[in-house]
Amino acid sequence: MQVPFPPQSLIVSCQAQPDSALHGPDSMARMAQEALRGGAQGIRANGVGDVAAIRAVVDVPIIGINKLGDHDGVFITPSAAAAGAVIEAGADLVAIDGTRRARPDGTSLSAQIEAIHREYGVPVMADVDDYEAGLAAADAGADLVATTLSGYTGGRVPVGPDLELVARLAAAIAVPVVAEGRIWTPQEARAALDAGAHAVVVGTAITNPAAITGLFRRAAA
Ligand SMILES: CC(=O)N[C@H](C=O)[C@@H](O)[C@H](O)[C@H](O)COP(=O)(O)O
Repeated sequence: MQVPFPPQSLIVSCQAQPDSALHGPDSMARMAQEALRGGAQGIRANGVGDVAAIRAVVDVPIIGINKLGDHDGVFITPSAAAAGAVIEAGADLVAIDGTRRARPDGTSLSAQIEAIHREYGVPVMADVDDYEAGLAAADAGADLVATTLSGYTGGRVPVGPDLELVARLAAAIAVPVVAEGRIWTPQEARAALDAGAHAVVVGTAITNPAAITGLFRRAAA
């Protein structure tokens, strides 16, 4: 299925947790507009409310996710129905959990991808945690494979973005690889593209002022 991002794209993840003063569709729509002013070529956003509000003000592709449940198991768009909700809100493609963990409704990754393709006709990005999951996700029909969950499923936590995973997957699979997770600097984004990423997704370092402030505060302390 056609991937709506040209090579070397910068996608900005606009998400704010409930404890943030920026939580909510209005703030995230403004954040997305500012990311576009800076040159973002795509937006990643969570939930029906945020996706709909962002869709109303931007015309670049939106990667929708629908985080459900707690963060212990599969929580990023865990079902085809969860994907459908954000697609109907305006997402152009969806990202889903692409790890090899059991999904809450017992379906396989390939069945979820197949259902999204059949019912909604949009590309699917698989958020994976390791190399084997990336290979399996490509085999299962994912249109893009992203390194989003590397370091978040109990294994080794890389320092910075998982460039090794980006490079290994880019050399092994035919679909575009997206570098996502812990990209904090333009140099790291560049390194991810040089490692073979088709696109990079940057979240916290652009859209989370409290986390950015904390970095400066710790440096100053
Ligand atoms: C593990 C997980 O839940 N990742 C989430 C996925 O949507 C977001 O919380 C991240 O902010 C996003 O992946 C971008 O990464 P970073 O914020 O590190 O640039």
